Amino acid sequence: MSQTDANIVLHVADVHKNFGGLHALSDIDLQIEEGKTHAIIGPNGAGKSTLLNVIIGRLAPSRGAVVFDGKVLTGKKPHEINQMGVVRVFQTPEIFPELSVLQNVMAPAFAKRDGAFKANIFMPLDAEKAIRQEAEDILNDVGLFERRQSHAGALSRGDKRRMELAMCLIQHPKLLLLDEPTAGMSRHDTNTTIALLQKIKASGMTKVIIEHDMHVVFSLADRISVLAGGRIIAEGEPDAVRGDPRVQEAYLGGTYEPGEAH
Ligand SMILES: Nc1ncnc2c1ncn2[C@@H]1O[C@H](COP(=O)(O)OP(=O)(O)OP(=O)(O)O)[C@@H](O)[C@H]1O
Repeated sequence: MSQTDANIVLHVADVHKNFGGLHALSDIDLQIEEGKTHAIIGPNGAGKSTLLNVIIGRLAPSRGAVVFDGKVLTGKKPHEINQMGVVRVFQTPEIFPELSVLQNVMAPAFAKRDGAFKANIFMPLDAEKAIRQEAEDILNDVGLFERRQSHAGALSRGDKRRMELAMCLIQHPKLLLLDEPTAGMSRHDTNTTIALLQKIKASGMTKVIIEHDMHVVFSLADRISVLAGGRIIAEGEPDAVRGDPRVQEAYLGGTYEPGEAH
């Protein structure tokens, strides 16, 4: 079947981003297909975070546009983009440390329902059986059900990241953006997270993942775009990208094998 506009969820169209004289992104054209996991890799300073920030509306592109689900995102505010179904898992978890794990996971569902966080949203939590049930189900999926009454601030780094993923999943994203979801994790926690993301992948959710760990990338990605110097230098299926000499060149002048974990 040929790829048509109908199954392109996100189109980053001719995007440029300059910081003063620095061209952080140039000529970026990226199409993300529905239901796929698309990885964006590249060496430090390649422009990966800048690209993610342009997609979620934290940065305005200097030129070009981002189109999601047929609608132009450029010019919209981050919370408007979030409400449209674009949900980002941050590199540093943004959580409420004093609240329980369960309350943290329920909070985004209230925010989505009510349009914004409210000062008193935690008062009627017990009454909100449906949201509570869903939060518990998701906590079960991410392996945190037993810790649901713990203070979020007391969780290990790996558990905080899992909780934050749960906070994203309860929003039913149409597009989930993951910024180094296994950064700082032990190999064991990394493998648990890979298994969890593979389970989400099986559900058909579209995902964009920025990741340095090639073990994670090659375990999850259907397609890979390689950024270097603010440009996409290669794009394709994992095996093709792995063997592309331009990609090997981009990583430390060819001495780094993109295919190894690091
Ligand atoms: N707000 C900013 N102001 C000025 N320059 C910036 C800003 N944000 C990023 N840059 C520069 O833009 C370039 C791309 O940075 P970016 O953080 O997007 O790269 P990255 O691929 O995410 O890197 P890393 O893997 O190290 O996180 C870098 O040269 C960086 O110094």
